[in-house]
Amino acid sequence: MNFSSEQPKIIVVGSSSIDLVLETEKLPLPNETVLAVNSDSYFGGKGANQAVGTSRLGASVYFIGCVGMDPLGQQIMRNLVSENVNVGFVHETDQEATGTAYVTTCNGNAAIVVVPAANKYLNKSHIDEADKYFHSSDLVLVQLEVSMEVVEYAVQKAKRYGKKVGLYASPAMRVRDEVLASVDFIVAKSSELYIIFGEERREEVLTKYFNKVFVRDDTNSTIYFDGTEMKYYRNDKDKTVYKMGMGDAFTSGFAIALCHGNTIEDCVKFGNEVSSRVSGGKGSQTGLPRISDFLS
Ligand SMILES: OC[C@H]1O[C@H](O)[C@H](O)[C@@H]1O
Repeated sequence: MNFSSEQPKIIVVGSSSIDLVLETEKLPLPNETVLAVNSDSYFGGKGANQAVGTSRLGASVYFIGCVGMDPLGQQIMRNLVSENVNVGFVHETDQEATGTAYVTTCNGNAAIVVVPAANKYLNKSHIDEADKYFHSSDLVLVQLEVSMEVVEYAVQKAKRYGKKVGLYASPAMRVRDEVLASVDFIVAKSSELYIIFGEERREEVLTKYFNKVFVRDDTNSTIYFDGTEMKYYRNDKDKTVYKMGMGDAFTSGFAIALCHGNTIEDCVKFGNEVSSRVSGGKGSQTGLPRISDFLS
């Protein structure tokens, strides 16, 4: 993994939320009541997680998102500022409260329910306001917790300016083929390929989108097709099991490595390295590493 002397310029378009994380000894089944052994709140939302992830890894980051006019929205703003993320394009709406997510975790597994709320109010004009920053950015990151219309509009704008685009296709939903074709890399979960691509067979998806679709599973491993063979990457020493926020962390690491001109293989390795540090039960952003952790 090489770090060039240029600071990557990244725009993240997406959600922000406050995550209420409940730790339990078993995940509740339908109609079942269980007791939490711990509960706490953390900063989250896939967009904000990736903004913080890439900022900690040394990028200059603009986050385009929407929060409510409430104390949670203010907390999110302050957190982003403290993480050196530019919040000039974080909008406030009086239509809805700030987004929240309700997370039940047990032995590394997590069940997440997201309440988009204010995140739904991000619109195309918000993307247009940041036009000149799209023009000067290196890479744009999107996920699927804001409206698909906004995601598609941001992708179109970035591609019009010849920028790289990364899509973390979560929460899983069908993405139009034109969008899949125009982004540069897509991070997806193995179990969700059918929903996103309309194709169930992992090999079909990976072969069609070689060097472009990176399939993640719950053991922090990544699979992709390099045009010749299937590549499976997992650090042998890494005993990581699923932790909340891993996908955002992988996407952040991959994006940073790509901006620094690394090979796809090195982008995958760096993404895995970054995602293995996420703390999960302590929130999606807590364990995200800093660039200083990698420069010795
Ligand atoms: O990807 C992890 C995130 O998903 C949900 O959006 C939660 O906010 C959590 O932080």
